[in-house]
Amino acid sequence: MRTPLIAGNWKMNGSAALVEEFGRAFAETTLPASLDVVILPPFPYLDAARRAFDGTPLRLGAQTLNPLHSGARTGEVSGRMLREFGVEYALAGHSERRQLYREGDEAVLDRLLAALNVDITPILCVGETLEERDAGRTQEVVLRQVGYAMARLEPDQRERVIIAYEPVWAIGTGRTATPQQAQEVMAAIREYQAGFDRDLAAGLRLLYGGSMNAGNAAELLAQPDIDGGLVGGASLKVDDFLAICQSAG
Ligand SMILES: O=C(CO)COP(=O)(O)O
Repeated sequence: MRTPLIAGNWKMNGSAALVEEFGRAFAETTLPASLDVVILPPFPYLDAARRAFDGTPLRLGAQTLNPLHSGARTGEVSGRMLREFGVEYALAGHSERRQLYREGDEAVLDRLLAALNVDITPILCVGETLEERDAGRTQEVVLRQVGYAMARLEPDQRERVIIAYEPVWAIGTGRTATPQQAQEVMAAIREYQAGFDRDLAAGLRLLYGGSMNAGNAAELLAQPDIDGGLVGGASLKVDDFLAICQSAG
């Protein structure tokens, strides 16, 4: 009932050549019939990616966006601009933005709303640090991040949000959460949402992120509450990313 989604977050990596390589590879591959695949390249590659991915199953996503439509915000990019380049998904609250750019829950909510306002599907990223996990605070932290945003959206907006659980200690470390650890948190997120709206919770798409790769994807994606992946490092290698997509079928 929930369509699986694999999203490749290139972060500040990739090149024009990699965009072309992905376009060629996905034009020639048959993916599982019911699967959404999204690439989130750095902004300068969006236009080339739109052209290279035309006719392939690849959809476009943005790694962040500014809450405003336009204005004096040097260095920033708005949702309206992203929409013009065919962007259909955008991350909000990635832990690198929360930590390095000090985006707190309120800033994350602003970005969720900005995406929704221009018909971009937001992917709300949540996750605990190692310190928080060791202190037994994983669910408290994750559910606070989820709840802060979801509680402030209208019901029809909530239905359009995708949530990615990315334990901070698993990002770029090669240390993946075990399928059981990931499943436990995903189930808690779904149960929390079910406390407000059972139908919404049943349809809510939950992605796992954190050192997902071609070797561990199948087992993670087999968990009942994991509907897809938000892939960093392994989304920069076309063969690995294709293998992850194949295991989501
Ligand atoms: O942060 C991530 C995706 O948004 C995960 O990154 P890695 O897959 O490199 O751990």
